[in-house]
Amino acid sequence: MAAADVRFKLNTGAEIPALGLGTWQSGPGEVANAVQHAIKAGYRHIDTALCYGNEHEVGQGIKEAIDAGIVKREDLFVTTKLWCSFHDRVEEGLETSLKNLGLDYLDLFLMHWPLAMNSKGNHNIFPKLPDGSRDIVHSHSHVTTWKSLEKLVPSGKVKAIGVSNYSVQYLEELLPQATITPAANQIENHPSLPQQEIVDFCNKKGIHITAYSPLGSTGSPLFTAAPIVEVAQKRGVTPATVLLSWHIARGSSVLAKSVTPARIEANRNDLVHLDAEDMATIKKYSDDLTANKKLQRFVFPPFGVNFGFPDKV
Ligand SMILES: NC(=O)C1=CN([C@@H]2O[C@H](COP(=O)(O)OP(=O)(O)OC[C@H]3O[C@@H](n4cnc5c(N)ncnc54)[C@H](OP(=O)(O)O)[C@@H]3O)[C@@H](O)[C@H]2O)C=CC1
Ligand SMILES: O=C[C@H](O)[C@@H](O)[C@@H](O)[C@H](O)C(=O)O
Repeated sequence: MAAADVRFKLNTGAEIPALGLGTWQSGPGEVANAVQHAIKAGYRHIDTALCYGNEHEVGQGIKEAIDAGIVKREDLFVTTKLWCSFHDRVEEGLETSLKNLGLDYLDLFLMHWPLAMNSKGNHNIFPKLPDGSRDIVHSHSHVTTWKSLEKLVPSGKVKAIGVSNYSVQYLEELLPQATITPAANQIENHPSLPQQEIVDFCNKKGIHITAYSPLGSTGSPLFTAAPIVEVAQKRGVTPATVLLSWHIARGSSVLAKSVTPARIEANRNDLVHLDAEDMATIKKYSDDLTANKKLQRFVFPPFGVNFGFPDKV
């Protein structure tokens, strides 16, 4: 099977395609085309979020692909995320996303970050306090939000629920109180931030890992990391191929964002199976960064909250 066609099983029994199209910072006027192009190129997994402000256009891209007869809705795996200012109105968050996307169900609905922002604050998405800091409701527990997410499942409007940006510490708080084990934990993950402890913990608990920012996010800074270049040269592939394929070898799905048609195609078509020697080269790079405290986390919004990430404490 081609690496691009690999699927992983979730704890619900459903399958998640190994490669998904990311859409964070995919702007208006470009993301519908990106989504449609990706589906035409064989992608079956699309990732978005309410706070990206582009669900409407993502939905348009999906609709165009379905109307053109390229896929049926049931062939696609669509993920979106509950934003922080919706933790005390979870059903409204879901209904808003479904309406934006023009869909009647999601394959996966994630809690975007395990903290609540003020739903009655001075902005619907990014409420702030007078001092400019984020308006966070520290008294609201992420476990309460999870309980509300669990209540959505019987409606059939969410085929699976999961979390994002969860550390081991947060999962240890959540799991004893959860009736439904999260199907997935979407985390920043790449050789410069391997997060082995959370990957191992989730594997043990049957929680699938989806990796975000696999290229190092905006501008793909990880393309120049020496061991990645070394493996790419040895294999005669691009650094993007190495960075994306690494996750599939680890049993994770991976999200690559692009609005550039040639890159969208390349990211899917060039995926390869990395062998043990390639994985060992990359592991040594990750281990050295860990030992020297040089791990790189590219996505760390100014919430001012301790998420229990070992590289941030
Ligand atoms: N749950 C969460 O909190 C988060 C989730 N995510 C999800 O993960 C997705 C991926 O992460 P993201 O942070 O966007 O970053 P990525 O690591 O996917 O990198 C995206 C950048 O790489 C460029 N790029 C993509 N493919 C290639 C290529 N083949 N050659 C050269 N450049 C390339 C893109 O440019 P261009 O588009 O111009 O082609 C863009 O600048 C997000 O879009 C989002 O869906 C991301 C962050 C946080
Ligand atoms: O999914 C991507 C990221 O988590 C993104 O949603 C956040 O970084 C957000 O822009 C924020 O500023 O809090």
